[in-house]
Amino acid sequence: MHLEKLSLINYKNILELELNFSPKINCFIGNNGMGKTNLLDAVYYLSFCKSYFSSTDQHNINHDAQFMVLEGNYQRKDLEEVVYCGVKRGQKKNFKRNKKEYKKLSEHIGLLPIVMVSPADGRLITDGSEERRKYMDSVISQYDRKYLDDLIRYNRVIQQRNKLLKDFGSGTKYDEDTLSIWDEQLVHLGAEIYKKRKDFLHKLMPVFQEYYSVISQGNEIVSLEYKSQLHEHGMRDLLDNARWKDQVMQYTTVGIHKDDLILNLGKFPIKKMGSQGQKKTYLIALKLAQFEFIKQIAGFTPILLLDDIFDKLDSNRVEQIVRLVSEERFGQIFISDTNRDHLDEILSGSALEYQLFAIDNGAIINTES
Ligand SMILES: Nc1ncnc2c1ncn2[C@@H]1O[C@H](COP(=O)(O)OP(=O)(O)OP(=O)(O)O)[C@@H](O)[C@H]1O
Repeated sequence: MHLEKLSLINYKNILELELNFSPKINCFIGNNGMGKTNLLDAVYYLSFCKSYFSSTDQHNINHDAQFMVLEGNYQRKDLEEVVYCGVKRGQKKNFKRNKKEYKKLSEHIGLLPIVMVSPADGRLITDGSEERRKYMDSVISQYDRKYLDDLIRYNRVIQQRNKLLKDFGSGTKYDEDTLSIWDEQLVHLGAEIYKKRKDFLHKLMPVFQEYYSVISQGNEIVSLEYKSQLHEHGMRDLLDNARWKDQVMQYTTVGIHKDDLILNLGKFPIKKMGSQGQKKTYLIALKLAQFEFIKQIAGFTPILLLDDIFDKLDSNRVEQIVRLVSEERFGQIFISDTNRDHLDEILSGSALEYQLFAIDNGAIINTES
């Protein structure tokens, strides 16, 4: 699968732009703040119906404009797909596939699989467990539509159950029957989500370790462990045992919304023990493993977005990554860097077709192929 053409109007600092891409390597080069990441983000947007960085469209529309438009022409399984998104300030987005508007945006997720590697991924290591749950959810949702539907329903039930618990706390009569109705749904949805997260991580782990070992040249051992209350007890037991606690706390204290991932370097959390380069390597290996995983399930290659990935890495690691991404197994790649040398290394290391775009203040000032 690849993106042939991208048209943007008023997307962040990009006022108007139409670009034709190589099915292989596309490089964006330019100084800081010129719009390289915004371009990659626009490509991400067309796959996920939202920016990688901000889910509030008001932040994505150019500050001086009243609307934005993104359109992508793709080749997917030998068919052309045209994906369009238009957003007016203060209004709901209009998202279409081949001129037909989606009823639910979740129907689009997974059509155009994509993997983004960005400096912002650091929050997976530094931030709270919600980031890591979002990570699992966004990957699994790309290949399992039912997972996303179940997750949306689960979160809705949790909200309703929490409201009920809050109402009990503020004097509403305790109502066992309504609580049991919500619990019944959580038992079913929670078990489904747990099973799929567990399966995903089980399969991802060896590929991730292999990538880390290739990039670091076998010097360090990393692991990725799924942490869930459901390892020990089923969802029903968890809810039954926590009934009293939930009433006191006035929210649901157990379930898959408490899951986490333990990210280790050797025996210790990478958050505490990893250097900046090791953390970066960890995240790149994780994303490349995710790429392999989605590719296998989809049966075709996702798009790979590499935003400024070489910063903080030593030359050996850069060399390994350059070698990896130059291999045929990766399909269409979009890569951004301020440093032309990195891109030249990638381009000279492979015979793959490429397009290079020099970007300045949201506009393309030069192209090369
Ligand atoms: N809604 C918006 N309207 C106008 N400009 C915006 C908007 N959102 C972000 N920008 C601008 O986009 C620019 C950032 O672009 P981007 O992050 O793509 O830069 P970059 O080329 O990747 O830089 P770096 O090399 O530093 O990562 C900033 O100047 C920011 O002010």
